[in-house]
Amino acid sequence: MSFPASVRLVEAGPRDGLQNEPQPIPTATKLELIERLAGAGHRHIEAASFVSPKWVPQMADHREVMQALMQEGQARPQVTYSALTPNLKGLGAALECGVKEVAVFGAASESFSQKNINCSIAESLTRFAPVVERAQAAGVRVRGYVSCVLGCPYEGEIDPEQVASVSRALYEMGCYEVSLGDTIGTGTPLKASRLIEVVSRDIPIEHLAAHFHDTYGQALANLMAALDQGVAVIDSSVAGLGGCPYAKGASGNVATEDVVYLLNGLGIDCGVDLERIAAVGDWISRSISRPNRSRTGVALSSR
Ligand SMILES: CC(C)(COP(=O)([O-])OP(=O)([O-])OC[C@H]1O[C@@H](n2cnc3c(N)ncnc32)[C@H](O)[C@@H]1OP(=O)([O-])[O-])[C@@H](O)C(=O)NCCC(=O)NCCSC(=O)C[C@@](C)(O)CC(=O)[O-]
Repeated sequence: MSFPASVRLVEAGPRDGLQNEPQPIPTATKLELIERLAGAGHRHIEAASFVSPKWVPQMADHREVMQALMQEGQARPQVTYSALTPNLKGLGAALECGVKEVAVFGAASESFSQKNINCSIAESLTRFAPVVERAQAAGVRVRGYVSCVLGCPYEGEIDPEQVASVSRALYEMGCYEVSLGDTIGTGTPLKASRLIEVVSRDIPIEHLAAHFHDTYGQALANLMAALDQGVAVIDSSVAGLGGCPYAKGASGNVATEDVVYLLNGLGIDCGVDLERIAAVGDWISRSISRPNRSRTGVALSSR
């Protein structure tokens, strides 16, 4: 196997991780989490989501979070704080807060697209185009997500060619990076490897990211396959926080602590300190009274 020399981690805990938590989490707790993540070495933190509060109530304080960070951002200029923006309304609000990076999110499954953003795949791409255009005109970078790349909660198997087609559309639209989401964590390494092989025919590998949920305990194995294909950007959530509101039973992203432990073992630099990120995972799990789903985090904090 061959691996990249370094990996960029995108910490999705404050957004993907918290969006599905049933009890309201105070804005101050979210901000403290983000600050601690930056303190552990993260340089890219997905901090909020400018979606409808009726659809995802936990992200309703997106303005407060981003406004506070943009002030704070002056103190941490090296950190990118990004936010999801599904449409022009979301982008407008994000721009008012001074956000420097946003993300649009589509799916490789028609059913998931309908459940998640209330439109077809084709409609979503039509909706994203002016979002990307307006963001770029404002000097804001846009990331693209594709959900259900290794399986859909409503349709089951998804053809890699379909993932490639949506990914290509986002990339050609102007997304600087396309993050491949195994939303329900059903992928296995050979499938992950094949998927990346197909998608990277159209998109240079350095513009692809792996966003794997750990529902079936396969995320680290799938990441090994992705690393071996040359993927050098990994999305993860501290303490394995998360789950998708529109994918019942799906657990969180692969835990950041577990990824950092893996990368350290492979001699791959990622800039995040293992002991510090484990402490953040322990702290947020206690703060929101939920089990820590990082095996590495639990092992380190119980020593
Ligand atoms: C996309 C919409 C907004 C369409 O929702 P819609 O109902 O079709 O939109 P609409 O344009 O008809 O508007 C309906 C209402 O929503 C409001 N609205 C409309 N847009 C916004 C906005 N941006 N911010 C705030 N409010 C908004 C709008 O103002 C209106 O309010 P009303 O007049 O009824 O009071 C909706 O479906 C939505 O918010 N969905 C959220 C889905 C979501 O956040 N899912 C989780 C994130 S994706 C994910 O987790 C997967 C990922 C990325 O991690 C990768 C992976 O793991 O697979």
